[in-house]
Amino acid sequence: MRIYIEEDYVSMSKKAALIVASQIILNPKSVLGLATGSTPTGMYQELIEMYKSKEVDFSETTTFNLDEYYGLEREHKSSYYTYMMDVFFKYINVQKNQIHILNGKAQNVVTECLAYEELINSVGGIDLQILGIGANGHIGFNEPSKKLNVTTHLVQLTEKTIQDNSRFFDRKEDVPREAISVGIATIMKAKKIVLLASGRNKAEAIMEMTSGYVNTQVPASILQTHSDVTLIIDKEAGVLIESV
Ligand SMILES: O=P(O)(O)OC[C@H]1O[C@](O)(CO)[C@@H](O)[C@@H]1O
Repeated sequence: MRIYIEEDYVSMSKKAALIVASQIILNPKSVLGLATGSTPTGMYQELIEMYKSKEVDFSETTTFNLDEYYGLEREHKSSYYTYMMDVFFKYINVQKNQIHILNGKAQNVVTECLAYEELINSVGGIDLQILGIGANGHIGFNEPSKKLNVTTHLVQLTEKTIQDNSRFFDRKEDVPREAISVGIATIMKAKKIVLLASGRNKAEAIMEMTSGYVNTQVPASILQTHSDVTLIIDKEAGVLIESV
């Protein structure tokens, strides 16, 4: 695992954007796995600037988002569909039919999950997976659990995640209790993984996921067994680990 500890959120975002842009420049048909949440927003802004200055072209790129709240329609202001459109997709030239986001209103969740897995496989899997991390060590919406070796599935959100994500909703009661998430097994099949973390509230999770031990109670710790993972974190998120 490569670990970059950056001065601040801005330099973390710039470094991540450079990695994504390089991936697309080297292979314009790349398949990206994308994350939501507050952490990758700066990276998306950097990529938008690179697109505007014609440094990168997304016209042949395919994207798969990690997760979506279960029960939220796409148009809901706090859905991850809305986030991706508002924060990134509406500013770049990715083709609409190349964007894939799980449907939080799917009638049959099992069918939705299987179809998503099949779609990912049909394009040859994820070339570059971007991840954030929850304060409890979750990746995507894969919460601490006894069993992590799962593909795309329905997740019961923990109280901690509901509390943390309530800042994106008018009231805590409005946060869905379930989500659909690409599973850890699917994430682990990505050829490259870049995980971003910013802020002191992620420091414990970062320390535990780099401890040398895999612990299903810290889902991100399994990334230590992947052959191509890059961690880009700011100083506050890295405060509990040695710089490498
Ligand atoms: O970047 P944030 O907002 O701290 O969120 C961290 C993580 O939480 C999620 O948004 C899900 O709760 C993940 O997709 C993300 O990686």
